[in-house]
Amino acid sequence: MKLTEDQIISNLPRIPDWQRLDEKWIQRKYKFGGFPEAIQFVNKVADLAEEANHHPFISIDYKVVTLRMSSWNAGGLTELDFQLAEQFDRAFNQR
Ligand SMILES: C[C@H](O)[C@H](O)[C@H]1CNC2=NC(N)=NC(=O)C2=N1
Repeated sequence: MKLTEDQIISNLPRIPDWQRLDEKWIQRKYKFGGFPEAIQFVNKVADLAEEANHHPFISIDYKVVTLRMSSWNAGGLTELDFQLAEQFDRAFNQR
């Protein structure tokens, strides 16, 4: 279910390194020491996304991986977007 604006604002502190792009999108850039590390992270993201059946837009620019989340089914941000963002951050921190 799509979150209200108030719900979005109160959930943003869960993912302090993510940026609110607009009404429907949150984004984070992850920087790595090299391309192989970036790809390893993308593979982990892919596993988590597939497990949850919730998939980020992924862009890979050499050592920088950008993830963008939204729930197009719901037409905006949902709890699942925040849950996945937290899981991606955890995977990044546990490398
Ligand atoms: C049919 C399938 O369940 C949907 O397309 C899922 C797949 N992954 C998804 N991922 C994201 N981020 N948002 C969605 O709305 C979404 N919908």
